[in-house]
Amino acid sequence: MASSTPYTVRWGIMATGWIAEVFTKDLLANPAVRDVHDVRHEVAAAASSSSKDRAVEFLTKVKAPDSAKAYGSYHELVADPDIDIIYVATPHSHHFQNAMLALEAGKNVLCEKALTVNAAQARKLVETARAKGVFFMEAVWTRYFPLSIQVRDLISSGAIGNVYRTIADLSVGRDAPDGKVDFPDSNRMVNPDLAGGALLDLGIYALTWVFQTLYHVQPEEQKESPKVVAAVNKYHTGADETTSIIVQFPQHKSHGIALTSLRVASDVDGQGSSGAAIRIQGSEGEIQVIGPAYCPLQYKVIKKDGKVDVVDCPIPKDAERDGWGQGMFWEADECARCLRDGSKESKSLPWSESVVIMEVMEETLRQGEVVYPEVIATDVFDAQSPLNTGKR
Ligand SMILES: NC(=O)C1=CN([C@@H]2O[C@H](COP(=O)(O)OP(=O)(O)OC[C@H]3O[C@@H](n4cnc5c(N)ncnc54)[C@H](OP(=O)(O)O)[C@@H]3O)[C@@H](O)[C@H]2O)C=CC1
Ligand SMILES: O=C1OC[C@@H](O)[C@H](O)[C@H]1O
Repeated sequence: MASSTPYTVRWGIMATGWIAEVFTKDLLANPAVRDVHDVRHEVAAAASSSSKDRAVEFLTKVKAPDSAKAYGSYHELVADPDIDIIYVATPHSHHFQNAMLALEAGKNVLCEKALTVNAAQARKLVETARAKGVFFMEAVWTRYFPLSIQVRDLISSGAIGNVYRTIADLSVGRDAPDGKVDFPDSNRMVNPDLAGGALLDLGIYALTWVFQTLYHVQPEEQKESPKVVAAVNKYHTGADETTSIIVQFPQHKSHGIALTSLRVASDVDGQGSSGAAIRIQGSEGEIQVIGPAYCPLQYKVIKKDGKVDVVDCPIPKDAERDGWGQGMFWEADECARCLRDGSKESKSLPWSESVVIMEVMEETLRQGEVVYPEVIATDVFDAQSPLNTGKR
């Protein structure tokens, strides 16, 4: 008989930036508001590589319980025995070293996207998680949206026939009059030292739609590694600013077109006038996904005979906690259920799929001649790397 006591997960938050704050607030939102009753989350600690004070400030800002501990280093966080899982919320440049630090300490890990800077690093993380017998997952939050699950189920049930093509775009129009883009060169969006560029930050979502509609739904024995053709425009910093990828699955006769840019926008006026940025095209119809690729709120199923079903999937907000709730809680719930059930990886985004996606991104960057510095591209773990100690 199922227990009525929700399974509780104690989280340790690594880093105190923008997404760490959003995610932690989602952890603290009441699960009942999203009709979740089997799992719940506690914020046990947060760590800042800058200072303990910053971690204290962070915990205050997110209204964490008084019991939550503040650490001035990532090393202290991963050594805390009262933490079940570490959420890595540093820039992508740091993910490999930071996630390894936690895995090596025997911790379960949820690591922000893009998982790593290259495929070798992703494979090393997976090998380490396997060897340590811990849970590990890439935090592509969109995968765990009820909307994504419904779309995958529709495809698997044949609702639009054979899916032959998916076109997915996530671009932000930050073109500036001086010929640059509207991010300082030091910003993680364009700074190669922080693995900047459109692809690893935004293109990963376009690829997520390509993969969850063309690859994830393939039966296991038919999983096919894709061919990749890419066009990349480089920014003056060396990071990619506009990247277009054709991902081909020859045996399945399907193509994925993944687009990303810092120059033009998927949604030109921010009002949805540009139409669906994601189109999943099958022999019997198509599914259009509306809203930014990372946070879609509606989809349409359009059949060949003209019948259209529109499905809204709003994100529940916790009115008692300042209206918090961005949709990141669903990935946290997935982690909790995996930990409860003893699963080391999520079925929604298995290790092997994260690795194949990293292989596609690595190949794209290779074709575009984008090269990141060795300190962030190495697949050799170093607990004392500046990426782990915060010595910048
Ligand atoms: N899922 C989603 O929707 C989103 C995901 N992301 C992902 O989250 C990650 C972090 O992005 P975001 O929160 O926007 O980034 P921020 O710059 O806002 O925060 C990053 C944090 O990482 C820590 N850090 C450690 N070393 C450095 C360094 N050398 N430079 C800068 N920060 C450092 C800092 O925390 P401290 O000093 O406390 O250690 C910093 O606050 C990225 O990988 C990004 O792709 C980002 C936005 C949305
Ligand atoms: O993951 C993300 O989603 C939202 C974007 O604005 C952000 O740049 C990116 O990191």
